[in-house]
Amino acid sequence: MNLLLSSNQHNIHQHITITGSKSESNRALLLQALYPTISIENLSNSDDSQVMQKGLQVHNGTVDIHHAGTAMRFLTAFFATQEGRDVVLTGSQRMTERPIKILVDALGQLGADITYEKNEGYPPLKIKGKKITKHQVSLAANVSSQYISALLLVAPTLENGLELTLEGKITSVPYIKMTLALLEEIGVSTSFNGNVISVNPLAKISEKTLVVESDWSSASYFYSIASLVEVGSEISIASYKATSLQGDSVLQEIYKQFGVETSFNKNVVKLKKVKEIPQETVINIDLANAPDIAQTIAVSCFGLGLKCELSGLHTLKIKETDRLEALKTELTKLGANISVTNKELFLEPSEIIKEKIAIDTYNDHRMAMAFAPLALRVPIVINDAEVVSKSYPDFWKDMESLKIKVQG
Ligand SMILES: O=C(O)C1=C[C@@H](OP(=O)(O)O)[C@@H](O)[C@H](O)C1
Ligand SMILES: C=C(OP(=O)(O)O)C(=O)O
Repeated sequence: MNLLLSSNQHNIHQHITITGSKSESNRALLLQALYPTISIENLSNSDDSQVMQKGLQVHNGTVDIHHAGTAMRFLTAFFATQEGRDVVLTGSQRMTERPIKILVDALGQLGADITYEKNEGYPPLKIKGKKITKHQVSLAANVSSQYISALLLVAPTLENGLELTLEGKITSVPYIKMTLALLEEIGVSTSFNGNVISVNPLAKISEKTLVVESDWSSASYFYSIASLVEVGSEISIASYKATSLQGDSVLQEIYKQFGVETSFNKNVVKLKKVKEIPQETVINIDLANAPDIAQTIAVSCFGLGLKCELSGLHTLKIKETDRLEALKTELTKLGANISVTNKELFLEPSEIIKEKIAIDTYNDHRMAMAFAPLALRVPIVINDAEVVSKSYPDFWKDMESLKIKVQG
């Protein structure tokens, strides 16, 4: 499905309710499988949470998690520590190219039985669940925090808990803290000092409701829209918490540089465009702690004609697609002067945006959603627009409610 987006709106006043965070949801689902007295509210309706839910129910056979990185990594640790279960865990073609050796080796150090079905270091994995009694493990922390979160989530069910020693510069740190915060919320005792994380065992918990906050990464597209419309425009989004577990809530700070101010009224966040940004503004941000909003920010800068220097992007090459190359290719099609390294992106200020360019999305929901706000500047085509369902199935419906014309 290719969509043509266009808009003659410059002043927007609209309210949107965004689905639950897929990161929080997939952690909550795994914890619920381990501690069935947990109930979950505001669960994400994303594909990634659906495949997680289905996967957790399998005892023997093949589990296909499609494009869901968190499901792949979290379920690897889950099945490896579930005695009696025997599964092959696989995913989309892209998932078989996303590395998992660091996690498999760490679980191997603990005594798990995991083998590679095809290429060493990559899914699919054959996993025979075992009782794990060892409790100390070291692993590299500079490639993906999901390996660490995966181990932490199963840690309280291990007889002796877990002590993780993290090697190298820790990346995507807020996601590790989110995992620890959710463990604490259900009563697990944890500590994170320097490069060592400890989790104590916990046999069972009493009834507990986990209320998932709506997704801040999804909110980024509305920040981008708010930055591109007239001063005075307002978009309100629900349902958020003033103290978020999600690192992408840093959007509140970041978008001040784009003239967008954030305020809270209970669980509703109001994004208001309060001022125009001078053309000489340079946006310079290290996104090592918030990699999922890199595409949004790069496109906002392009739409506003601002110079942009983004760093800390070393994880982008192993996500749904090589996001650095994808951004370079697609922004260049629109007329941008952009260069990338393995961990940085540099965009020169540009005065024009080419019209009716068809943006390829590379099976990456964030490519589709990050480019959509440009419809406020020029008509734009988003190819394979259904990809958004990985995290935000209602995205196009919500774009229409902002009076952006969406034509199939
Ligand atoms: O733990 C999580 O829920 C996530 C961690 C991040 O991945 P990396 O740690 O691989 O950067 C992020 O990009 C992903 O969308 C979700
Ligand atoms: C990187 C992402 O997801 P995952 O790694 O869980 O596939 C994402 O949603 O941007």
